[in-house]
Amino acid sequence: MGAFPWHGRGPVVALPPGMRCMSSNLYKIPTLAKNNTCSSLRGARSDYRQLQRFSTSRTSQNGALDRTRNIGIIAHIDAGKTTTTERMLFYSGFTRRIGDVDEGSTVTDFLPAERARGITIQSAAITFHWPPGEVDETSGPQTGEQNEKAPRSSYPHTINLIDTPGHADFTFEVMRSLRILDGAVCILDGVAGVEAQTEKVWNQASTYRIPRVIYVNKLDRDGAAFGRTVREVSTRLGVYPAVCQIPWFHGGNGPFVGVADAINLQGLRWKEGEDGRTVKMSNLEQLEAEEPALAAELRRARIALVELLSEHDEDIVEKFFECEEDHLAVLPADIIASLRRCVLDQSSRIVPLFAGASFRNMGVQPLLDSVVNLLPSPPEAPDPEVSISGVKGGLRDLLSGDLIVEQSKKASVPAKGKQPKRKHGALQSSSRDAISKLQSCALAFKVVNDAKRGVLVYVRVYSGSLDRNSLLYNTNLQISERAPRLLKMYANDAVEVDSIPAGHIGVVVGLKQTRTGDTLVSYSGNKATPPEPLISLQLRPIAVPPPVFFTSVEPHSLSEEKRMHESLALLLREDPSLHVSVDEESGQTLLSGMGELHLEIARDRLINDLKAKASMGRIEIGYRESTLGISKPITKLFDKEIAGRKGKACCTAVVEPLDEQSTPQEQDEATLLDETYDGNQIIVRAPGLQIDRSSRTDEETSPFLPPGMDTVTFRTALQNGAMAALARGPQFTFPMHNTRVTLTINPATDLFGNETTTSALSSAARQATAAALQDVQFGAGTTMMEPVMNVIISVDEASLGSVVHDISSSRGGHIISLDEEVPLAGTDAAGTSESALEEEAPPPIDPSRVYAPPDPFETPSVGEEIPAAASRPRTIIAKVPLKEMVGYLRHLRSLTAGRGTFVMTVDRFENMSAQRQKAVLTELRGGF
Ligand SMILES: Nc1nc2c(ncn2[C@@H]2O[C@H](COP(=O)(O)OP(=O)(O)OP(=O)(O)O)[C@@H](O)[C@H]2O)c(=O)[nH]1
Repeated sequence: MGAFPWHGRGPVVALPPGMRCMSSNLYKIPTLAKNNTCSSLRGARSDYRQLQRFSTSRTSQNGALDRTRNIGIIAHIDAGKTTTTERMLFYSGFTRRIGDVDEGSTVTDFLPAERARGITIQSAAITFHWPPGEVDETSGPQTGEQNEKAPRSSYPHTINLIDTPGHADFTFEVMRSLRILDGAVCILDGVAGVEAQTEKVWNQASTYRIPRVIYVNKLDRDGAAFGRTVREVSTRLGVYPAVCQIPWFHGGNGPFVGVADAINLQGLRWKEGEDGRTVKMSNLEQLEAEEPALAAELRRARIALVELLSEHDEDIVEKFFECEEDHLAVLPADIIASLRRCVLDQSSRIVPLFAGASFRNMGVQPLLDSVVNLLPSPPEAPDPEVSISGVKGGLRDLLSGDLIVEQSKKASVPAKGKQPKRKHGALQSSSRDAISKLQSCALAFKVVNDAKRGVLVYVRVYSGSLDRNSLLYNTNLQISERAPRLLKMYANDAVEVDSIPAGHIGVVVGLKQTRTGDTLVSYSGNKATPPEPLISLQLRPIAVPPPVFFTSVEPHSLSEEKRMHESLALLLREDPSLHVSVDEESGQTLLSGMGELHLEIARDRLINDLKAKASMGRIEIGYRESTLGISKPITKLFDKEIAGRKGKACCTAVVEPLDEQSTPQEQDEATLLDETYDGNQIIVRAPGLQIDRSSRTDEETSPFLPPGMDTVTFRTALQNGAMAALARGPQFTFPMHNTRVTLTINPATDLFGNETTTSALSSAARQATAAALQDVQFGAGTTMMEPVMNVIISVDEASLGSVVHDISSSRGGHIISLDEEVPLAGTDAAGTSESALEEEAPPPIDPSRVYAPPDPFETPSVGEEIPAAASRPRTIIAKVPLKEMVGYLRHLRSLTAGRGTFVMTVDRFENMSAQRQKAVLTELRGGF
C-alpha cells in the first residue's frame, strides 16, 4: 500500500487486498529531469516520445486503444472546467506548475482572447497520461481481460482531453467537440447546482449517447449544497445519480477538507493550501474515530450505491448475495465493474457522481481515476453515426456490411416516374466492394491557424489508420488533399508522428481546404475519387444553425482587401457557424454569426491574431425579408459577352411564400432540383430536357445542353443564380427567408447550345428571380422577419413572478412552460441524429427516491434554515424576439439577485407586425 505522507507521518492506512489500492504513484507527479530548464510544456514533451510509436503492430494498437480515453469536459460557464483541467495536467505530470485562470496562465486556454477574458473559447485538444507513466501493453491486464482485483486506474492510460467552451454563443463549437468524444465529465458548480447551460449541453451529449460521470465542484464555497445538487441531477438532467463520493466538511459543518469514498469505503483528505499531491487516506474504522457522523453517512451512501446498482445490474445482485446481503462487504472492484456496465449501457440512466473543489486542489485525482475506470475506450463507445448516400446508420454497421444492405434497398426503389437504376444485388456487391477499399475514415473536428505551424486540422480517426503522405478525399468538399505531416498535440506543443490510428485524435498539417466538420477518407486503388457510395460517406453530420447577428467588415485600403478575404476564408474554415456574404449593391462584406460574443471573438481573431487590416461595424441583428404573395412568372433573357465570351440563356422564375400552409410541389421527371437551403426552397424544372445517362460513369447529359455540360452543372448554375438574388430582399434589402423560387427552363427556346455557359445560366436565373421579387413587392408586398429565440431561464421561486412578468409584458415574449418535467431534447441537435430524437423522453425520476447526503446548512444545528420554497429552482421556457434579449443577462441578474441564468437558441424567423417593423426600422435608421 502506498504511503501518503501527511506532516511527515507514515502511512495512515493499509487497505485489505482486493480493495481498491491507490498506489503511491497515483497521486504523485513524476519528477522531471532536474536540469530541464525549458518551459514546463517542453519539459513534459520528452516524457511523451513513446507516442511516436503510433503505427506499430495491430495487437499493440488494440492494446493502446484499450488504454485510451477520448473525453471532454462539459459544464456551465464558470463551473470550473479550466481550473479542473489545469489540475489534471499537473497531477499527471504534464505541467510542473498549476496554471490559474484568474491570472491567465492556463495551458488549455491558449488563445490571447481567451486568456484576456478568462473564458474558454476554442476547445483545445490535449493529451496526457493517467496514472502517470508509459502506456504500455505489457503493464496491466491484456486487452479485454480485466483483472478483477486491480482497477484500470492502477496502470497508465492515454487521455485525450477536449476542453469544450461553456458560453451559449459557442453552442456549435460545443456540438462539434461533443461528437468526437467517447465519454465526458460534466462539472457542476456545487453552489449554483444544475444550471440552464448544463442542461443544454447535457441534452446535446445525450443526443450523441455519450457516457458521462458528474463532478460536483466548488464545494469549498459558502452556500455549497452537494445534496441539493444531487437531487437536481435527478430532476433536471433526468438521470439516477450514483453518489460515489460525499463531501467531507471538517467536524460536519466546518470547511471542506476532502471526500468520503463510497466505493472504497475510505476518507480522502487534502491539506488546505497545498498543491493537493499529498492525500491522507483513512479507512472506515479510522474515519469512525475521527469523524463519526461522516462515517455513518458513508455507510448510508454505500448502501444506497449498491441498492441503486442492484436495480439495474444483475451481476451486482449476485455479488451482493455472495456477500450475504451485506452492502459494505461488496468488493470495490465489483462496484466499479457494475458502475462501468451501467455507464456504458446507458439504458440504466445511472451516472456516477464525484465531489471536489478543484481550486483548492481537492478531488481531482479520484476524478481522473473515474475517467479511466468508468468511461469507455474508443471500441466500447457508442457506434458513431454516419450518413452514406442519404442513409443514416452506425459506422460499425457500415463496415460490417449491414448498413449497405439497407442503402442498396433504398437506392433500388425507383423515384416516382423514374426507371430503377440498377438491380439490388449488383448494387449491394459493388457497395461491399467499395467499403472494403476504405483504408481510413476520419472527422476533421477543428481547424486552427497556428502562428508557427500554419493551419492545423484536428482529426479524430474512426477506422483504419491515417498515414503520413496519404491522399485524403474530403467527402464534403469533394476534393482530394495530401496529408504531408501528422502531429500529436499537447495544448500548444506538438510531436511529429507517422500515423494516427483509429480511436485516436491527432493533427494534419498542410491541408489547404479542409474545414471543421469535414469527413476525410483514404482508400485503396489509384482512382481520383473513391468508389460509390464511399464518395458520399459523412461522419456525424451536424446542421449549422442560422446566423442571427451580422456586422460589416471593411478593409483599411483597397490593397488590404485580398488579405482580408483570405483571413475571412481561414476564419470560416475554423468556424463554419460564421458566414460571409458580399452585398452586391453596396459591395460591402458582411460577416454573420450566432451571437454578439461570437462576432466579437471573430473580430479579435481577424484583427489581432490573423492581423487583417480591417475594421468592423456595429454588431446588428440579422433580420430577414419574406414575400406575402405569389409573383407572376417572369422571364429574363441574358445575352451578353462576359470576359470576351458570348453568353446566352433564358429562364422563367416564380416566387411565392414557403410556410407550413404551402402545398408541397409535386416532383416529376421534369424536376431537376428541389432543395431547401437557409429557409428558402429552390426548384429547377426543365420539361422535355431528354436526359441521357451514361451507364459507365452515371453522368447525366442532354442533347440540349452545350457539349461537356452535365445536368448537375446545369442545375447548380441556376441554383446559384437564384440564391444570389435571394440574398437581398426587394424592399428592406435583408436576405429573403421562407421563400420558394421555381425556375423553369424550356430546352427548345431557352438554351442556345455553346453560348449557354454556366455564368449565362446563373445570370439569367438571378435576373429572373430578382425581377419576380420586384413583382411581388409591387403586388402582395414583402414583410420583415425577425429571429425569435427559444429561451430557457433558470431562476429561484422567489424571483419567478418578476421574471415571467418581464418576459411576457416588457419583452413581448410567450411563456411556453414553467418547470418542464422531462428534460428537453437538445434543440441544436435537430436533424443530427434522428434515431436519438425519435426516442420517447424517459419518465421523470422521483427525487425522493434518490440518495443524497444532507447539506450542512440543512441540519438543525447550523444557523437558520434557508426557506426551501423560496430557493426552489424553477425553469421558464419562453419564445422571445432576439431583439428583446440583447443585454438580457444583466437585467436578469438584477431581477434575481444575481442568481438567474439563461440559454437561448434560434427557434425560427417570424413575420413582424407592421407596428413592430416600423419601430425597428426607425431605430435602425437612427442607428446608422
Ligand atoms: N472557490 C472555488 N472557486 C473555483 C473552483 N473552481 C473554479 N473556481 C473559480 O471559478 C472561476 C471559473 O473557473 P474556470 O475554471 O475558468 O471555469 P470554466 O468552466 O473553465 O469557465 P469557461 O472557460 O469560461 O467556460 C474562476 O475564478 C476559478 O478560480 C473551486 O473549486 N472553488
